[in-house]
Order: sequence, then structure tokens, then C-alpha cells
Amino acid sequence: MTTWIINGKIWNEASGGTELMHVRVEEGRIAEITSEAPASGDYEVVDATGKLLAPGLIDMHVHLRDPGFEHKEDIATGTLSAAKGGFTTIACMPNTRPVTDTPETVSYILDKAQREGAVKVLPYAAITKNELGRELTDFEALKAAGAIGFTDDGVGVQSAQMMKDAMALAQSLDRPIIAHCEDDSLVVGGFVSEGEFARRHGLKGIPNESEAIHVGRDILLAEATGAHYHVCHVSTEQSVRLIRLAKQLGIRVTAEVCPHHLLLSDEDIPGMDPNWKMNPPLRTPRDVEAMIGAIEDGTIDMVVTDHAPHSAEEKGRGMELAPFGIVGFETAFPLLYSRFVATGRWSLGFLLRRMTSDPARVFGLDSGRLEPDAPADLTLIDLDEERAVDPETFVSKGKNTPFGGWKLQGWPVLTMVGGRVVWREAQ
Ligand SMILES: NC(=O)N[C@@H](CC(=O)O)C(=O)O
Ligand SMILES: [Zn+2]
Ligand SMILES: [Zn+2]
Repeated sequence: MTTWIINGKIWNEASGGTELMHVRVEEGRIAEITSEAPASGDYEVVDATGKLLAPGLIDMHVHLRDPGFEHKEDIATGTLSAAKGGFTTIACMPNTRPVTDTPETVSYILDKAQREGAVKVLPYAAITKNELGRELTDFEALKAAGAIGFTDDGVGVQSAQMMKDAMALAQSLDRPIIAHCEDDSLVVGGFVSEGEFARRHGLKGIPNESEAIHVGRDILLAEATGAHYHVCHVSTEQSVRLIRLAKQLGIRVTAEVCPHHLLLSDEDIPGMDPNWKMNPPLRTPRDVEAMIGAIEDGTIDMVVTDHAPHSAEEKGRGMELAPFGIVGFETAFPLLYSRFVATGRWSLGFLLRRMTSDPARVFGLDSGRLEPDAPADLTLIDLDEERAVDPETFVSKGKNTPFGGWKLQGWPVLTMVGGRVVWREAQ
């Protein structure tokens, strides 16, 4: 079957602008990109007039909550939420119930995603059994089942020896270690960062070193083992300094940052509102500046959402007791487009790279590019329409966001995966 996507605006790096193009899709892949309008014939048409036509966005850090926490999200709702946000490939974290620490659970996720998923799902498996930090999982069997990397996201691996063993094993299997960096001995009891908000409310804060101390430790272990070490949701200036140095030294380290750590500091927290509680916490304005500098100079390779849905009941327990985490799929692109591209700080091409080709390069994925023979994983985005964020319209089960009411532009309107339309905004 042939589909023509007509009149799309495609980013052209050479000219630093967009140009009007038509894309022919055959057998789930891009067959042709041309400025010549197609002759009439027997094909399906997707009209992209007035819209940006971009490679499908890639999100290498998400929580689908399935199996085990389906009241927060499941594979069907999570992937549909991703599709609505313009994402076509997502990598899901193993802090499920049971924890994704056996080949059976990896297979469960892949099978269910195949049957019910709107977008491509790449599962990570746990580093340690039940993410308890005591015993390594069977990396080889997990890789054979389809795990693309290993992580205990949600908690830090506390033992350096355990992390070193994990890296050595991951290296021998040519798979990355993805690390949630947090030293438990430095965070006891804190739920916001050490800073203005904590001082004002008399709260014990989470110090920046609790993250950076793991980053520093793990960079040394990556150097010693040769493993590909990827740092989760970087949030502190200290971590950025260490990653920058490690890259200069040629150590195999890569990193990600979330939109909220690029846009919000602890000083923006309006009060004791659990929608502003996430891990890592919002840091100081100085850290936010460091995140922006690091994504701009390539110290941080990519943007991820860390989409972390929780139920209204769970988030309703108050700041102290509510779980950490905010949803991310349905606001990520409009947030970054509105705050960094529409304001003239970044080019559109730069933002797209950090959400498509850069994650694809780091994780060796066959997507994230708009060129002949690439998979037809595409997203159409309305760059002009301005609309306020309304959590009640999210297709995710999670409505937990600090961005409700924000007026944004750059809303995805259609998402295609492997040549199939998986999301279309009602006109
Ligand atoms: N980011 C969060 O605040 N929460 C994540 C865990 C994690 O990403 O560490 C979750 O699973 O809810
Ligand atoms: Zn984490
Ligand atoms: Zn996470």
C-alpha cells in the first residue's frame, strides 16, 4: 500500500529553515521525499498542509507501569499518550510489579506492546533482582528476551562493587547500563531539593551531592570496565561537570535530561503541591542554567520525559507522602518548543535532534531520521496553534503535572508508526 504525506514542512539543516515536501511511504518505510507533488493515482493521502513533518520523537526513559500498577497506567494507555505527544519509540523502565527482572516479564511487555501498543516499546531490565541491590539479574537471558539495557531506575545501586560487576557484564554483552544516580545515605527523609523552597518551609532538603556522587563513582567504573554508561535524568551542576570531564577523557558516558529540569527550579514550586514532587527534585536556578548549558554543548545527549504517572488518590496524599513523579509525554514537545525555539534560543533542528537522531545514535536505533529507507515513524506538529495545558484531556491515566494551565504552542496532531497512523488529533 502506498501513502503520500503531502505538503509537510520538513526541517532542512543546510538552509536552517523548513521546506515544503511530499513523502511517499511504502511497506512501512519512507520510499521518497520530493518537492514535486504526486500525480493522481491509487494511494492514501495524509494532508500535512501547514504542519511540521518531523521524524517520530524518541523517549528513552518512561514508566508504563505494566505489569502490576495498571491503576497508574498500562501499555495501551501509556503508548497512546506517547503517540499523542508525537513519540514513536519509547524505552520503558523495569520498576513494575513484578520488577522486570526475568525473561518472562520482558516477553510479557513485548507481547502486550505488540498487541495493544500504539508505538514501538523497548524494554529495559533490572540490574538487580527486584531492584533490591543485592543480586544481579541474568543479563544474558534478559538480553536474549529483548531487554535493550539494564537499570534499577527508581533507586540507585548503592554498592560500588555491584555496579562494577553489572558494568563488566553489560560490557561483555554489548548493552548499556542506565543509572538512576542517588546515594541513599545522603537523602534520608528529603522530598524536595536543598534550596530556597526547603528553607522557607523548614524542610530537610535533598542535597545535590546525592546524585553527583554516584555519577562520579560510576564514571570511574565505566572507565575501568569499558561499559557504556548512561546517566538518567541529570539535574545538578555537579553531575554536569563530571560528565563533561568524562567525555573529554573519552570515557563512554552519555546522559539525558527531562523538560522539567530544563524549565523549573525549586523556587517555582507554588506550595506543598505533590504535582511538583519528582525524583530527582527540582533544583536551584543555577542548576537549571547548568542543564540548559549542558544540553546545548552536548554534555547531555538527549531529552527524555521520565513519564511517571500516578493515580489521583496517590498524588492526593500530600507532598510528604505522595510518590515521586510527573507525567511527561503530552507536554514535552510543546514545552520545549515554546520556551526554547519560539523564543529564538534554539533552532527547531536542534530541538528535533535532541529528541530524535541523538537518542537513536546513542542507543543504536534504526529510527529518528527522515530519509529514504528509514522506517515511516513520523509526527506532524502544529507549530502555531497556542493552547493551554489541560491535564483532564490527557489520554494518560496520570494527570500529575505541574504544567496545568501553561499556554503553549507546538502541539503534535498526527503520529505514524511504521506507516500506520496511530494518533490523529480530532479536527
Ligand atoms: N522520576 C520519578 O519521580 N519517579 C519514577 C522513578 C524514577 O524515575 O526514578 C517513578 O517510577 O515514579
Ligand atoms: Zn530515576
Ligand atoms: Zn524514571
